[in-house]
Amino acid sequence: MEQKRYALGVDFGTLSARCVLVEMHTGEIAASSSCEYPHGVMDTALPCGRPLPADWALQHPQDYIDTLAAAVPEVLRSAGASGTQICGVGIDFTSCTVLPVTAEGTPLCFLPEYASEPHAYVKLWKHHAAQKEATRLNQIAQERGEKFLENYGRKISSEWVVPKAWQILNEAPKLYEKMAYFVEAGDWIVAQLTGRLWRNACAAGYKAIWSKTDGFPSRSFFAALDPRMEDFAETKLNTPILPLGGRAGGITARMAKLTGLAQGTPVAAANLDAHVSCLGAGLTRPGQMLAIMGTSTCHLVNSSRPRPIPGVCGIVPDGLIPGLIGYEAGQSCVGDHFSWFVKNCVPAAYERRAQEEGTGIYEYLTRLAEKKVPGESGLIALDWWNGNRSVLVDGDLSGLLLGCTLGTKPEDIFRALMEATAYGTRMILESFAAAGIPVDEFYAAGGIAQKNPFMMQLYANITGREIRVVESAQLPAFSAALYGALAAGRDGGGCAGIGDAAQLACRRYAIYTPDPGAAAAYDVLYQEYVTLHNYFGRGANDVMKRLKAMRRKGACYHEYE
Ligand SMILES: Nc1ncnc2c1ncn2[C@@H]1O[C@H](COP(=O)(O)OP(=O)(O)O)[C@@H](O)[C@H]1O
Ligand SMILES: O=C(CO)[C@@H](O)[C@@H](O)COP(=O)(O)O
Repeated sequence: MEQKRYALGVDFGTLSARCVLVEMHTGEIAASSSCEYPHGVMDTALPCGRPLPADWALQHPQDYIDTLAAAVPEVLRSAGASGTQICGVGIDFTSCTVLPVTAEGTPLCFLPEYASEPHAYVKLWKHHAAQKEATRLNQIAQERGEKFLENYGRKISSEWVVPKAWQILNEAPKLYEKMAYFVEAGDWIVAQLTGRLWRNACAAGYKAIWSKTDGFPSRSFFAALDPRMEDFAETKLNTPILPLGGRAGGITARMAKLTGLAQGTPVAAANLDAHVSCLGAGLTRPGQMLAIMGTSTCHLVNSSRPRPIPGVCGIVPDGLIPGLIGYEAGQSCVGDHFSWFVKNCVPAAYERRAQEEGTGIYEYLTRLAEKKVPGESGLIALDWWNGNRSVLVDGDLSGLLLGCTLGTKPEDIFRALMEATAYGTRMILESFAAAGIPVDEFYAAGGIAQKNPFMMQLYANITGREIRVVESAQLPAFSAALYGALAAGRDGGGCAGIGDAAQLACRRYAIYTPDPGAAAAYDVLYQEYVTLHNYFGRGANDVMKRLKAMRRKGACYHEYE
């Protein structure tokens, strides 16, 4: 049999897909490619022009196929590799990114009769228009004393499966009936690659209220939401569960033709774009937290003990690494703050000066921001431009920027937003400490950790911890490739098990240690953040929710005259 030299990994992020070929003997990335989604994030209108309400975030599933068809042949070409040299394929995807499909797995938005129906498209993980359903679900679950709440920090997020499905039922009941399955986009991509539709145990555990011991919630729970949902789990979620590292099947002839991979190449169960990275970073022990910092941030840590933590996103046995209990917390908006700021608030003069200096606008703003000392801008922000995922689990909260004067500069605001995301991470770390889940080491990866050393230094100064940035340019895609090698197995030229695959992990780090002076100043500023966090986030003043309600109604002043 020809030497299987590589494993292929594809990381489907929020804005683009990244593909890597990993050399099996060295664990090095032999080649990489990326491809942006042609429709990006659809948050204002459908391709047909139909406008979308506030807090919607959709994607087009055809984009995922198109990026595969572009990125995989490109990575084979640049490595001079043939498809027959690939031992296995692994993919990871953002989550909970879900779509309604027919029994054959066809997305409903592909059907002409649904092309202009927003609910027929992919609901991206950051879709926050199901908050009403999430709030009602949590009330019902708490009234019923549902045990599963303990595994989700006592509140199910509007970003997860059940609120999103309930919103479809409430707003498009005919489409809900037409929907055979409600699937994770990662599982849908694996079904396109192999012809088989599974539900990966990781996403089921963290996003669909499934547990290995108890399965999905009861029929009576779903009926309490809406009598029409009584059989929701038995019908719309009824695809077989595939554990982490499991083999989903082999590349079909159609996909071999589209991608250049060899027909029959083993494909691993889909994984989540943050969770997948624990293996690739070699973080297989309790107490090692990994923050995947991109559009959002996911904070992941393993423990040998189950402990309830308010505001945690999910507590799932075997969720991150088999044999351990995987905890997930997160911030639904990190890089998105900076993307929003650059798109809406930066003067053209700054763009021009960045171009003249031959640097990117993020790098230009960062360089101006890092000249200041902690507190010099007089600003503080709450990092809730897209709601709060942990520790408040409330998509109806919104951002706050305090302290602006006529002297406030764009770089002051940019820095305040970076600091606010670090305060949010410190809040999460403190919630784990208070719950007795130790976090002994803190690692970071993802686009921001790779691109912004100053921000990583801020995180060290604000959390008071050493930050180890994993030096893998594409950690999620790299890790997904290791799962592809696991699906192949030793006899297939891949890896025999998790321990074997972890031998290939990336253990090179850029280390950031706290500056004592800055850390002392940030201890004071962080207390101001906590005061604002608790005042606006815990019910003392629900002005943020009132304002969002007005925005949703499209209210304007004259209606209140
Ligand atoms: N130099 C930078 N500093 C801070 N944020 C950045 C920088 N460059 C890009 N970003 C942000 O990183 C996010 C993209 O993160 P990345 O991990 O590449 O993608 P994804 O979130 O799709 O996985 C965007 O929200 C963008 O605003
Ligand atoms: O929520 C999860 C995983 O649980 C992420 O997929 C989601 O936050 C999106 O991640 P990115 O910021 O796009 O990397």
